Amino acid sequence: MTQRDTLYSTPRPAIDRFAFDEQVVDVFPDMIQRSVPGYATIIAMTGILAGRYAQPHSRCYDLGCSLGASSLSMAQHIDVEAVEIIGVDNSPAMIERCSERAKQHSTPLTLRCESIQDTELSKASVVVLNFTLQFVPEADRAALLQRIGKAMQPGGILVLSEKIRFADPHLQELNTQLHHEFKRANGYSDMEIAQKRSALEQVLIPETLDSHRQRLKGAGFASIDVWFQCFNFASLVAIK
Ligand SMILES: Nc1ncnc2c1ncn2[C@@H]1O[C@H](C[S@+](CC[C@H]([NH3+])C(=O)[O-])CC(=O)[O-])[C@@H](O)[C@H]1O
Ligand SMILES: O=C(O)C(=O)Cc1ccccc1
Repeated sequence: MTQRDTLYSTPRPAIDRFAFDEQVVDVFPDMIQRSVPGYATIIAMTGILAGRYAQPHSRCYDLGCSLGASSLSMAQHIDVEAVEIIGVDNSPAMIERCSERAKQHSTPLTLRCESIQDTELSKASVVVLNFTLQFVPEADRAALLQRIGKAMQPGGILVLSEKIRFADPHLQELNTQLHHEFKRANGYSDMEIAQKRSALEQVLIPETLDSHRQRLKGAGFASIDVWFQCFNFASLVAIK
């Protein structure tokens, strides 16, 4: 059963840094659906892309898998032989709940409770980073992307979905406001939006689409496209 997200609905004297703990796990599907424009589309299309690009006898990685939404979507669409789907997350609460969900769906997933910065990567035909790179320290992002690029087989793809920022201050302000209006339309109050925003301030660090493109090029990806964008949320595909 998924519960409604009311975590930030009452005033708090002080706002702790946002963490993926037990409390968040209980409301996560509702929270992400009501907070990220296009989330359901991105998850569904991740499955479709994986179905097209997964190679026989290869691995598909879901880095920062949370409750396994992208892994389950990939599993639904992949029909080549001997593909291992590997979900990685460093939140024990997320991995535990993800494992229960995989069992409910009778979907074989390999789950690892560890940092995506250390996890072993090899023989990859599909790598998914859906709203996870934004939580990795900025200084460590290039090294992770390099490792992903090296682990990827020719013709493999990376799906990278992120909250983004805009170099143009006017567009930054406009898209931030539009995102807040999206959250209001989904039932969050101004106080909930403000308290969550301050919890995320030092934790979720968005970058511009140009920074993402440059880093992907540097990591050896030949073709790069923004296939989805709504306000300050975007998803890219990068093909090796
Ligand atoms: N260094 C790290 N190593 C491993 N996991 C990490 C790390 N940093 C953060 N995480 C994990 O990355 C996930 C990010 S949520 C992904 C949603 C999912 N992809 C979805 O499409 O449903 C996105 C969001 O909440 O905005 C959390 O589960 C963290 O524990
Ligand atoms: O809620 C927000 O404002 C976001 O930027 C997205 C989000 C969704 C779920 C957990 C953390 C951040």
